[in-house]
Amino acid sequence: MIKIKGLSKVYSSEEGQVVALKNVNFEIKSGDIFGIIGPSGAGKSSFIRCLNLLEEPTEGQVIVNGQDLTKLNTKELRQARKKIGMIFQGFNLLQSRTVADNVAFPLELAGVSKSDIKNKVNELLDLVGLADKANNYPAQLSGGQQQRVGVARALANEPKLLLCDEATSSLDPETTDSILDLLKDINEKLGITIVLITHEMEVIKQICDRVAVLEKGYIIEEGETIQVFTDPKHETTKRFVQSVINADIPEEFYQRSSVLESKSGKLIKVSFVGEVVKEPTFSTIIKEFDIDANILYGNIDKIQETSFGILLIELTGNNFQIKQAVNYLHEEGLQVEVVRSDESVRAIS
Ligand SMILES: Nc1ncnc2c1ncn2[C@@H]1O[C@H](COP(=O)(O)OP(=O)(O)OP(=O)(O)O)[C@@H](O)[C@H]1O
Repeated sequence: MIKIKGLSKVYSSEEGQVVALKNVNFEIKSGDIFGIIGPSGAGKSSFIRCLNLLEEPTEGQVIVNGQDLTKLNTKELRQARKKIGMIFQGFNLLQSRTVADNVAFPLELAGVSKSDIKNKVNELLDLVGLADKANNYPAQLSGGQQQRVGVARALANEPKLLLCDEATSSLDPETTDSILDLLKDINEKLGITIVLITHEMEVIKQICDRVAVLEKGYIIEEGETIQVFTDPKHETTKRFVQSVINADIPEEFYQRSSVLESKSGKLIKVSFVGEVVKEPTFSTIIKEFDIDANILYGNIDKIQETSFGILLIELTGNNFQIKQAVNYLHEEGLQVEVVRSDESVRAIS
């Protein structure tokens, strides 16, 4: 649905040139919720504003539904933008207009008849749960309610794509959750593709199907959210992931193992994604291979519907049988790593 090809953005200011985006390339599939995360100054705002040409790319193409937006004239671009909604961190509502009139605004600009506007506004306010606030003014609403008005207004022209510019950054965690639920709902019910930028990994964790990590204008990592969370490659990505999940085993748990010193037995790190750990897995290896399994540490988390986790397990008994048990765990789809004593020393030191 969206193809970004060789996108660069360079700002010219009095102090010289600032390169905000450098040769960014990727695709966003129709119906996805796609998140772009990055530290401050990474180029996130520049990127999302280039997607609807609020900011003109210095180089490259932005192809939305087969149409290269950079090649359109003013009139064509205005038409194309109708199918791209946007919501903002500061909500950007018209303070002198009521909630209903804010939502009606893009429809008035599009020349829709008064009766059609009324019906559409009612339908949208219902969708965002604000039917009872139609005649209130933005200043009379909470931040979360104002963002709901922003969402309703963004959906007025029935866009295929919704851009979210740090849409939850000024909201408290509970309100953030409710706005994220609303976005997920809209994505599922209306099939709208959502592209969001954020500096909070929790937002990505809660609703994004895919994520791209932006740093200093470059995409340094991109993939399915579950894959990036469970196997982050880049240091910056690892830091973001660690801010919301405990992907590593705390050092003190290695110290609890007695097998590393005695060499009778093995210490294993088991990681998994999805429902591969069925309850009998570990009782099976104990029974089948006549060994003991002692769980020293376990952490299981969820990204949307997919669970993933990590366990530190001490296996004791006959060494040949332990090897067989490790093979069995591999065959069951678990990732098993045998911890060597020097690794554990490294982890501890
Ligand atoms: N209009 C502008 N003129 C000059 N430089 C700009 C302009 N807009 C952004 N920049 C610069 O471009 C770089 C990327 O900025 P951008 O706002 O896109 O990053 P960001 O990831 O959204 O940051 P933040 O999370 O702090 O909003 C920064 O170095 C910024 O100072």
